[in-house]
Amino acid sequence: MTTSQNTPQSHDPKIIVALDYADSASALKLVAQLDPALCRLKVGKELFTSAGPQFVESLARSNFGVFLDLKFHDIPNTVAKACSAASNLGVWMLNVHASGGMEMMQAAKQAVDTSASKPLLIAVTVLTSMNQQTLNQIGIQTDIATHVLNLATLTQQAGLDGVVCSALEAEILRTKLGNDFCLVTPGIRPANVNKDDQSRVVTPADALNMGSSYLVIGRPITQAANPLKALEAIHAECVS
Ligand SMILES: O=C(O)c1cc(=O)[nH]c(=O)n1[C@@H]1O[C@H](COP(=O)(O)O)[C@@H](O)[C@H]1O
Repeated sequence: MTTSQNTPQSHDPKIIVALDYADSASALKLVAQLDPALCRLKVGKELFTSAGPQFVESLARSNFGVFLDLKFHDIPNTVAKACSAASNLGVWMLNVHASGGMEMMQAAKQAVDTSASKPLLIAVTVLTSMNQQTLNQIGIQTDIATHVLNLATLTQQAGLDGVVCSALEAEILRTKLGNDFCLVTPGIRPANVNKDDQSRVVTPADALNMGSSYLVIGRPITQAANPLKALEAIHAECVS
């Protein structure tokens, strides 16, 4: 096993498998079935809260790059400190909420850039579980695509590496924000697979064609009868 995941793996797999599990044992059982040549791993709020930072650190020392998805959103000083602590775990990528604003994102970026490992820092725009109605309910009347573009533009101006968005917005963001801006897209569903609680879904191949840099995929792989086969099938769809 290699020891550092602070820079992207040289082969740069596009699939990030969401380890949405209640404990480390369940997560590791899945990880043992996956191929690091085909994917990275994402640790989110559930697994981080139950398994803790030591688990993330050990995962980050394996052959898989780790995206620590804690979506920080707080006052700038608090987010900056959280980002420093997360960077020190040796993860490949971490995230904040773009709606925390310019000052918060700049503070986060400075914290990450002054860490030893300098992971990629991205910001969540509008969650893929949300639609126009859920946006309206929280007082935002702007149409979803415009709101995503506004938040992504702010994120780029703050100096971050990219955003989390739906692949449905990837095309416009790629056009407006250029090829170097990282677009990480959850809400990915192969054709004929259950949408679960996702609203804005796109197939893996379409997402890449629309400009996604990385695809976050959970249940279509983790709940499959054979997770490795599901991963290999999605990977094959992506490279064909
Ligand atoms: O930041 C994320 O990763 C994220 C942002 C978003 O807008 N939507 C979204 O689904 N996610 C995460 O992506 C994963 C999607 O999992 P599945 O719906 O099972 O594929 C989950 O871990 C979510 O927390």
